[in-house]
Amino acid sequence: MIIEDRGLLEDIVRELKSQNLKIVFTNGCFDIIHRGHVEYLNKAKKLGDILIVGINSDKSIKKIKGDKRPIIPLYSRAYVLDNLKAVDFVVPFDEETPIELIKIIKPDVHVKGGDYREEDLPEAEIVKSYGGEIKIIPLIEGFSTTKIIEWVLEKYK
Ligand SMILES: Nc1ncnc2c1ncn2[C@@H]1O[C@H](COP(=O)(O)OP(=O)(O)OP(=O)(O)O)[C@@H](O)[C@H]1O
Ligand SMILES: O=P(O)(O)O[C@@H]1O[C@H]([C@H](O)CO)[C@@H](O)[C@H](O)[C@@H]1O
Repeated sequence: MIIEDRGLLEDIVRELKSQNLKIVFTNGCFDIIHRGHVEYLNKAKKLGDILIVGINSDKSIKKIKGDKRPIIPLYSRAYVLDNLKAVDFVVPFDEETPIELIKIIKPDVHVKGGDYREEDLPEAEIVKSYGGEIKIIPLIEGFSTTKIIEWVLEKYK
């Protein structure tokens, strides 16, 4: 399910917590979704009962990855994520970081891939402030959206 309304997100999170379900949260741009993303999300889901994925809006990606990105518009990126077996909820966000989403969700576990260290995460402080856990999942080497773009440019130049 793609949740665009923050009030609905609050209601769903309240219901999930009332059922004592362990919530795992991650976030990303997920532009040109690849095997590394899918393996990463499968591993993230195994850390709890529910996996909520924050996905950067097109506006947000332009702020953090530059004007040429994303390649794939938000709704298509969110649709693919939402149809992965590991993913329960997808939440678009316009901000530059997932901090505001984490304030609402207060996930039991916040997950990022091995291209980050905990100390790199501006959201680490808010996660730890309520006793949440941060997990870094090792990268599946060789897969990134940037690499895919480079492969295509090389083949079609
Ligand atoms: N190969 C991979 N293995 C495991 N996790 C990954 C991999 N690639 C990305 N991730 C994780 O997936 C999430 C989304 O990352 P993102 O969309 O930036 O992927 P990316 O392929 O690194 O993109 P880009 O090349 O544009 O940086 C992040 O938490 C990131 O750590
Ligand atoms: O797909 P990316 O580039 O891994 O996703 C970014 O992750 C950032 C990370 O959580 C450190 O804060 C986040 O701030 C940014 O908004 C993207 O989601």
